[in-house]
Amino acid sequence: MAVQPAVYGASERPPRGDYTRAQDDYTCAQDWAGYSAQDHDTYHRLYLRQCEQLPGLASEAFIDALPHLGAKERIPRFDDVNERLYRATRWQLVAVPGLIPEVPFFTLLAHRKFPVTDWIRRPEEFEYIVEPDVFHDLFGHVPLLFNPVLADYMQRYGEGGLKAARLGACEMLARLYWYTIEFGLIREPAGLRAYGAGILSSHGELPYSVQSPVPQRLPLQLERTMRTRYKIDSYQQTYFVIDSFEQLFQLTAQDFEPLYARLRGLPEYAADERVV
Ligand SMILES: C[C@H](O)[C@H](O)[C@H]1CNc2nc(N)[nH]c(=O)c2N1
Ligand SMILES: N[C@@H](Cc1ccccc1)C(=O)O
Ligand SMILES: [Fe+2]
Repeated sequence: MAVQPAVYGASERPPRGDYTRAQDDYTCAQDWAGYSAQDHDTYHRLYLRQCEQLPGLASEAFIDALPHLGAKERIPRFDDVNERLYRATRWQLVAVPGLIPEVPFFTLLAHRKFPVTDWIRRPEEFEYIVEPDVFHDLFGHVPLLFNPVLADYMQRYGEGGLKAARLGACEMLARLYWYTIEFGLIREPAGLRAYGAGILSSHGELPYSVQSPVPQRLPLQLERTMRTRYKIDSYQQTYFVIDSFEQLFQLTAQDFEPLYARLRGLPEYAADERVV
């Protein structure tokens, strides 16, 4: 198969990972001693390869915060990252065995706890992994948790998720997450850049999302985003662009309940449907 982006999402397969290790809130201890030399080497090689292509493609806030992850030669201890992260934005990383159900996921975010999958892909999955692993979760998501505005947005998203779960609107809200936190682009003074974790942890999708003439890039618009389906197993055909993290925060501050009610009656857009 061709090089694929780091992807995650609902899948028919049972998630990988040992869920017997998890507590009721789905968190577990990071099994740091359980990583092999090969696991650390996989992380190191992914990290170096991705670092090389960040200038000109990754958002400034991401590049600035990346060193906070610590050593690149090995998978960091989450507690070590937490010393810096908690001081910066009062967020904490917690280990999870893999994808977790929506309500526990939202609950952790609402408490400023970010679930990080603790296992790493096998060497033969270097290019392609169908669910989040520790490289995607740490490298892709954690640097921007050091940004105060994005950090607050993530907590609001968690709270909004719990509300969406009560209203049966998780699918609409999950699309917002997908097209911002996972696959978002930002217009910076120097040009278009990526801030979405699924892009930033993907060797192929990072240059594709920013530079390829193929996908369409639309200004972020809540209704359009929530009505647009997404594909988890190919590069995106539609990206949504923000002007700043403040804009994203303000745009999503409104009560979504009336929005969900209105959108329920409207048709969806296919992932590759073009605006004409
Ligand atoms: C709700 C959200 O959009 C998505 O479906 C959730 C579900 N569970 C998850 N669980 C983990 N560990 N990581 C994730 O990113 C998600 N995403
Ligand atoms: N404003 C949203 C909550 C939310 C905030 C930020 C991001 C996503 C969702 C609501 O009322 O449901
Ligand atoms: Fe992710």
